Amino acid sequence: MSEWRFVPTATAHEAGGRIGALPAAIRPVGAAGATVCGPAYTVLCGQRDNLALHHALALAPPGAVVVCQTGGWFEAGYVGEVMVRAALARGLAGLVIDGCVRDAEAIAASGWPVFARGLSVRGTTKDPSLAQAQGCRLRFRAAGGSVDVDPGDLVLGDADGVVVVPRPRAAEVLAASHARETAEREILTRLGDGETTLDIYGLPRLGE
Ligand SMILES: O=C([O-])CC(=O)C(=O)O
Ligand SMILES: [Mg+2]
Repeated sequence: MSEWRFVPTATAHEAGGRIGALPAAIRPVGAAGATVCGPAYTVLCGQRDNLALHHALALAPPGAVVVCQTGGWFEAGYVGEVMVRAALARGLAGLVIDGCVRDAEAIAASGWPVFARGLSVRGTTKDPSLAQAQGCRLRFRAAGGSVDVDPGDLVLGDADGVVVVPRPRAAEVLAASHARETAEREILTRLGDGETTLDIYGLPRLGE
């Protein structure tokens, strides 16, 4: 997994053929500059209910990124200081949630990477009768289509957002990401030498 650590989300997204971008509303909410990288552990919560997340924090293997959907009910504080402390104690790599979290200052101070739609003070229930699941496929509705997340898929998060790379494509996308990073460094050098992006990309000129 360490070979992915310095691959930006945008690079992996492009290198894979514009894949895996989760909704742009899911952004880092903790410490500035937080990144996450690891295999997905997926969980589906009931609406306004975080019982399944409590189970996930106990069940996910160390190093996993917990990826959570909330039945489409975004505005509740599904995770906060207590649960972040629990996740840290278990060695989990981070959280990506299609909903909100709370205890923002404590999350930032913890340094644990949390990617969420935002913040909400609203409390959650812990109701075992609600529909919920561990280790299931999650489908995120994103601009231009949907993104499926299966357990074990590679999750990358940084200041730009979150990208998920299907596990069967991980080696290929990693190689393409490294090639793209090398190419972009060359482009930056050429810009420093006075070329324009029109020159470098061979873009059509005005009037052409
Ligand atoms: O307890 C909860 O439901 C969420 C929370 O605020 C915490 O984890 O601290
Ligand atoms: Mg709390």
